[in-house]
Amino acid sequence: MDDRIPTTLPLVPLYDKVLLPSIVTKVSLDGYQARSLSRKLENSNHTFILCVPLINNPLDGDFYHTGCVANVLDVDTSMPDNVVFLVQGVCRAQIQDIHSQDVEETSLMDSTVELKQTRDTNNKNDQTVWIKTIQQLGKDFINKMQMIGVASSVLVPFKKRLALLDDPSHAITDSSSSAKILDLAHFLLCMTDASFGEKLAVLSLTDCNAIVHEIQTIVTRHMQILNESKQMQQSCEEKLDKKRREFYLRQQTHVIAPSGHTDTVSLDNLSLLSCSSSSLPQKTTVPSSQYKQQQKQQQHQQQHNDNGDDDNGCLFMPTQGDDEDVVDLKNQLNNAGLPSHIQSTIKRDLARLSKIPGSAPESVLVRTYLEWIADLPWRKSLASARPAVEISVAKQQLDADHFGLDQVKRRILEYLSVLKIKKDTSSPILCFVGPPGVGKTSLSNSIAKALQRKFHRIALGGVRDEAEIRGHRRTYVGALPGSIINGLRKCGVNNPLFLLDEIDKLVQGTHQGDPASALLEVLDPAQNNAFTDHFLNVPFDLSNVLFVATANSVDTIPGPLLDRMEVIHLDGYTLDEKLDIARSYLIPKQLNAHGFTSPHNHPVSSGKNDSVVFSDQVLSHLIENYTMESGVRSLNRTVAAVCRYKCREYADHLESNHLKDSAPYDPVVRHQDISTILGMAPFGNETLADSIDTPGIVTGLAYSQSGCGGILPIEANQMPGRGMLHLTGSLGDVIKESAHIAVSWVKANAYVLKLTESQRQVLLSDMDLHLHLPNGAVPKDGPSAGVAMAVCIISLLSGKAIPRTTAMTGEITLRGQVRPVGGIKEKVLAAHRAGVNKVILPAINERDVVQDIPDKIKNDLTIVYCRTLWEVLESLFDEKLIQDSEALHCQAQYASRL
Ligand SMILES: Nc1ncnc2c1ncn2[C@@H]1O[C@H](COP(=O)(O)OP(=O)(O)OP(=O)(O)O)[C@@H](O)[C@H]1O
Repeated sequence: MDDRIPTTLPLVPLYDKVLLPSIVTKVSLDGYQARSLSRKLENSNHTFILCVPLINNPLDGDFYHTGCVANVLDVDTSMPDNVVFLVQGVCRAQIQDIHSQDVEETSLMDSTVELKQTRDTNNKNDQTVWIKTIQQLGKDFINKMQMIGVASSVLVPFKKRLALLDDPSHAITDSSSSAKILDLAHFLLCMTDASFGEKLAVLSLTDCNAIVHEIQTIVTRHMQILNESKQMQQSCEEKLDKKRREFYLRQQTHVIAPSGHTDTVSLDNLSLLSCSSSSLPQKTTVPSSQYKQQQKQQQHQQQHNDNGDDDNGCLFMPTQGDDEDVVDLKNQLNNAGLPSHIQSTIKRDLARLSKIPGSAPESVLVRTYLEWIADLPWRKSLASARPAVEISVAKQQLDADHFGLDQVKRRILEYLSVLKIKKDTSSPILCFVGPPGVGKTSLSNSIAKALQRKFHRIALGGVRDEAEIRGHRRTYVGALPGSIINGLRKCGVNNPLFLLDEIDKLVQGTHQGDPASALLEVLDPAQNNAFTDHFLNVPFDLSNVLFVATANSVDTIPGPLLDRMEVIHLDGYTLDEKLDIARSYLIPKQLNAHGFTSPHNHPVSSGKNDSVVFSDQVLSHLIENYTMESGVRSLNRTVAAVCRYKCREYADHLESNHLKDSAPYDPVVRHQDISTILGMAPFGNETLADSIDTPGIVTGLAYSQSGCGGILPIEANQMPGRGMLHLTGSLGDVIKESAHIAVSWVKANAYVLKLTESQRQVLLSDMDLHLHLPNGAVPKDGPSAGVAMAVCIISLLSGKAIPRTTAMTGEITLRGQVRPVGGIKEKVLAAHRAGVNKVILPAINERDVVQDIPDKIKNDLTIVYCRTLWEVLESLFDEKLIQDSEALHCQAQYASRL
């Protein structure tokens, strides 16, 4: 017995465990108690305490009558709220009295103790029996452990201690021999899953013989349980494949030796193997020599936990009833890096899954849900994604992929600069607006490349159901997540670039919810860090995703969405721009795609002919006669068609190479061959210049919803009737209203326009008027045909033809004002393509022409800007229809009447 141990010791309650002599364990105390204990130890000249198990309500302080005197080996103050004392049991002690010297209620009590000597025997035979008993017990235990697959390295510390009993140099001969045998017996007891009560029973014994006998009984009983558990496990394992077993054992050994090192063994943890995986160890008892190392690992583990990681990296432990798929699923979920706030939801679903029979339909639903959760990149980012945008790299990428578009590129770089300075993606979303084929998608792709992010396109055209964006609730049959979560799963990282393509084509106002409102949450930086898909029903952080949208027109983009985006307009290309794009980008790409080399690499003169050569004349012919578009998509397809034809020619040439008289391959595409290659030109044969000018036919200008400009012929005719107006050509409400305004204005000014002989005469009183806009199958709407319709009616009624090469656009008011319209660049370019030589535009649109139309086009056209319909008519008719004074007089008259 250690005579340094005083009879009054600080009393430390053990809430859920029993300390036995020679065992090392950690005792965790809260701030007040820890301070109290430290004070007591500082004031005394020893490091002994009394560890007493609490047997009832801790608040009542109902202590067991026997405790274990322990020596404090180390103190860990690294955790803010708890201080951990590393203690080693020394001997049993009986509590005589409990008292407190401190006035503070929360401080630890003191206890007067009587140390209890274990009753030894000097009988060598008894000692030999104990040694044999413990040795046999220990060997059986080790065998069992190995049988259930515990790595033998884990058992090394115990084996070493056991071996000491055999070692003659350590032969147990002295008086402390019984104590040493007891130490080993205690150690063995702690390795099993002995219960609190069983350990308490051992603590209360003082007779060596009784202690060894009690421990033998407990350990034997536990090994029997282990045996039965093993048999059960074996029968289960027959159903499990190799992978499943490996995982199970791996997780077990993982819990036993978190570090994987053989020396650091968690003795209480070993008890997990006794069968019940649910009885997870709470506290750790270790041999003192390994304490420091384990402490470091625990700190490391603590850091992981603080970062949201789970205990031992394994949140979802497989259980014996789990089938192969569920084990795989749990494995995936463990590796998915789930944020802490959704772990409880997932645990609940896993628990549900374990209760539902595998054949039940609901089981499939829960599994599908958990598979989605496991597949999502909760924490995974593309490592190579640039943390800070490099503007120079982005510029190089944009220049390498696109010709021209200087304004657009400048605005993109400005946007990226904001990202760089702000260092987050919460700035407004970019939205590229322009006609088809002008490079909106490919610009977005270039941005993704420059930022080294994964690129994913979400097509929003025709999306009418909110669920397509936000998923269906799990209660629906066949429910799945929406396109945002789907895209993230496909990308596998949480920081891709999402292209929301054709955001203007969202269908609104259906009974299936509003997809635009679902997108609002996605695009709003203030909300999208907790985007909740209906299917997942747990928030997902989208704040790392960079969103870019595209649209053909801003008119149909819902207002609140438009508000959250920074719109960048891309206009249609001119002929020269198309030529440049074709030469520098489209042709090299198509040559490469068809296996040809670029003529620049092998000039024709070099004798290497495996290429295709397009002259500028041929390219212009292709652009003007085979494509009629604002962008270059059809041109790209046309170039591809020519390359295919040449490819066939080249292949034929290679096959017939051995024939002397075979014609050599000609890489040059000749103008006269184009019709053979592509067939007759669909456009360009009939230009407006060839059309016959007829009264009642006028050339208007249109801007389609897809962002394309075009020519819009307008025809008018009159027939006997009762002054009715007939409108045909798939016209929308707005364009119909424009027609009515045009008719009203003409009727109101019929006398001044010399269409009636007196002011009182009613125009068209016995005639019907019919306005038709050809291409009847194509829906048309908008106010911009107002000017053209008014002019068309005047042309019909006055019998004066307007040249077809004169095109016009503009909205009119009832009093003949000409209002500005959109899509001027596309309209003017389309007019130029169609052979128009004079364009009449609203005066306010002059700034669009100045800004957007290239000088070359402006020089080819006569552009007239008008404020009123009178100015339009003046610019159209050589002979003045009205006298200025007359018109003013007439207007004043009407004004006074009003
Ligand atoms: N300025 C340009 N320089 C080089 N290539 C271009 C340019 N503009 C367009 N292209 C090419 O034209 C093709 C069509 O472009 P893209 O698909 O990006 O058009 P878009 O504007 O997204 O059309 P849509 O509205 O129909 O989606 C692509 O191959 C693209 O590389």
